[in-house]
This record gives sequence, C-alpha cells and structure tokens, in this order.
Amino acid sequence: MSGQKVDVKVVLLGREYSGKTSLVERFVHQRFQAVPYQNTIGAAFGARRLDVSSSSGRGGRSLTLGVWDTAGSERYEAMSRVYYRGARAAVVCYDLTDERSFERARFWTDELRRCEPECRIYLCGTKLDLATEGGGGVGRRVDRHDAQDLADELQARLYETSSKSGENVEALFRAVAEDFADEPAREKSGVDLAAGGASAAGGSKCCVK
Ligand SMILES: Nc1nc2c(ncn2[C@@H]2O[C@H](COP(=O)(O)OP(=O)(O)OP(=O)(O)O)[C@@H](O)[C@H]2O)c(=O)[nH]1
Repeated sequence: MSGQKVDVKVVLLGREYSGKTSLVERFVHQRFQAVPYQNTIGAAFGARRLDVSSSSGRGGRSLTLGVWDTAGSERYEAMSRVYYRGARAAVVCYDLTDERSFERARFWTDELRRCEPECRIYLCGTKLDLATEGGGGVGRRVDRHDAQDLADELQARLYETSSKSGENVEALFRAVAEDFADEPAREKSGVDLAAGGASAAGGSKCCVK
C-alpha cells in the first residue's frame, strides 16, 4: 500500500435502504445500477478527485474526497462509529420517501454533534426522482421545511439528490470539496488509490476512480 493521500475523509451515514451506496456509485462512477438491493456489510470505500475553486478566492485546487459508505443496518451500528471517527465531513442520508429514515438521520446528527463535534454535517435527502410528483414512487414523505429546520439547527447544508438521474449529486460533493479547499490535507486513506486495492477494513469493498 502506498497510502496515497486523501484530502478529505467523508463518511456516509443513514438508515438502511436510504441510498448511500447508490450515492457513492453516482459520485465515483457516474452510474446508477438498477440491480436488486443488496445491503452493505461493514463498509465500502470510494474516492474521486475534484478540481474546485477556493472560497477565499485564492485560486483553484485539486482535492481527493475519500468516501466511506457505511452499512445502514442497526446491526452494524458499532462499526459505523469506527468509520465516522476522525471524518472531517459526514453526509447524513435519509430517503425522501421514508419518514423513518429521517428519524434515523436525527439519531446520527445527534451522535455526531456529541461525539465528533468538529465534523461538518451535510444533510442529504435521497431518491428525489421518487419523491417528485409523477416520479413513479410513493411520493414525498419528508417535508423540505422539516429537513431545513434540522439543517439550520446543525448549521448544515441541505441537498436533495437523485442517484438515478444524478440530480444534485455533483453539487453536494462539490460543496464538500469547496468547503475544505482552503484547509491543508490531513488524512491518509490507508488505501492504495493507484492500485485500487482492498481497503484496510475487513469485509469492505473498494471502488476508486
Ligand atoms: N429511484 C431511485 N432509487 C434509488 C435511488 N437511490 C437508491 N435507490 C434504490 O434504493 C435501494 C437502496 O439503495 P442503496 O444505495 O443500496 O441503500 P443503502 O443506504 O446503501 O443501504 P444499506 O447498504 O442497507 O445501508 C436500491 O434498490 C437502490 O437502487 C434514487 O436516487 N432513485
């Protein structure tokens, strides 16, 4: 392992079936695979380099986001905690068509505020295509205002995304990268990005672009 540098460690948290794996797939590989649902076991890792301009206007920078996709099942809750330790950014996902997933998002944001207060939180309502009228889904079950209230309380940014269409996915991760563009790199991924080798964590899979 060469331990090639990851500039920002990002962890995805959220209820099972809330669309975390699909979000990483869309961000890292620009694809949506309509295959039968398979729950994540342990965690998966993906990374992508983004060119962003710094918010201070000090020019552009190329940044690698290393994204840990955790398992949403409560059975793996303890393991998810291992992955958010030291994360500089957390994307807390909830399914716009499932109110229970929004309750679970609150659970994770409470925990992050308590245990990892330095970690920046991004709230992400997923499956926007299914929540949209005529989208073929059950419709929206999480009100945008409720989500915005939570985001305000956390001083977090709120995005509503569709991994199927790609809507807002790039904007979400670009915002994460831009928020860190002025800060020095801190992490070592422990993953050989060049080789795309297996991650350090047992039972995890790795996707790198
Ligand atoms: N239509 C639509 N379906 C989605 C979207 N995102 C995810 N899905 C579907 O929702 C199901 C769950 O998505 P996953 O990405 O596997 O969910 P997860 O949060 O990683 O689940 P766990 O691994 O159990 O934590 C899958 O069948 C996906 O195809 C989306 O944006 N639009």
